[in-house]
Amino acid sequence: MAENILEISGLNKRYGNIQAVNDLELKVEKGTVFGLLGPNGSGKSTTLGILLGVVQKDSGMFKWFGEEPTAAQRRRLGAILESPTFYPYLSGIQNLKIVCKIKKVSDSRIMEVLEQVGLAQRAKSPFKTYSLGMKQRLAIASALLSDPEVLILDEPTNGLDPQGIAEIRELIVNIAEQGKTIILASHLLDEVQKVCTHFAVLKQGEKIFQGTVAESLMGNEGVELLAEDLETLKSVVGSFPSFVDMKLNNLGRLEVQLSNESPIQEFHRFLIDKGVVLTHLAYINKSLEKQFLQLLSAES
Ligand SMILES: Nc1ncnc2c1ncn2[C@@H]1O[C@H](COP(=O)(O)OP(=O)(O)OP(=O)(O)O)[C@@H](O)[C@H]1O
Repeated sequence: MAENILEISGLNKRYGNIQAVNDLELKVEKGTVFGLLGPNGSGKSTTLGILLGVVQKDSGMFKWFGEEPTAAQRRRLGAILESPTFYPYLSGIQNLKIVCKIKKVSDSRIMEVLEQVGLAQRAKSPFKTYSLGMKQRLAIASALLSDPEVLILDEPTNGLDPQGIAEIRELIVNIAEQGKTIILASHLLDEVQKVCTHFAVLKQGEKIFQGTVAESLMGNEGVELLAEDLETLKSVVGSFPSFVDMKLNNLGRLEVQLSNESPIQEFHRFLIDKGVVLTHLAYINKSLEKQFLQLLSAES
């Protein structure tokens, strides 16, 4: 059975009349990229703060590596909760040397972590010459200095341009492939879908879903079709026994929902038998977004 690196049970935190974390139960397996997904104010940062010992919990418990939290265990965790401040005129190496002094960790891994985040070539350039993505990569490098087993990131792509976002997502996947467990908070479904293996959805401090990304994306949500004669296509599609619904999308293609019992080949054969020649046929992939919105609205 997979080893749990983190177990949270009955965790609570209240700020005045706001229940920021509400009876939270969560397990994170070793080697996963775990996404804590939820809208703004759903308690993600508070939860990470408690797990890192910077926010006091009201009640409940959590275990890192199967044990009650201790200072020694915390050294096995690397985290970026807020963007660290780096000196603009100092290089990547010089900035990391300062981080090592503050964190009281050896500076022997500086080049290794710069290599790991793809900054080795720019190690000697001043921080102020870095792109947004490079600045965030340096932040991640600083969290990796102590060679932690778990890397914890709060909204790692916040404020980045598309290029920076792509760089950071790729880096997170690379770090995970090197065997580290990653826990990241994000309000971006797309991010969780692209980067995480497992995720939990929080709403007003409560966990309303936990599962794997792969299972959540399994299957499809119908097919997208186009034929030269759209009106004939619509009428033939509507007469297929497992037809459920259809609508024209913004690309002028027909999105068709079928009930699960018919394989797509059967549907295709039916169209051919009825003399419909398709110019386009594609699956509509499931997205987490739709499910996330359904989850949030179902719970309210
Ligand atoms: N120090 C604090 N004092 C008072 N209320 C707080 C404090 N920190 C968080 N909260 C409140 O607790 C709730 C959860 O906030 P939290 O920052 O944990 O959510 P989040 O999911 O991380 O949201 P965001 O993505 O906006 O950071 C919010 O309603 C927030 O306003």
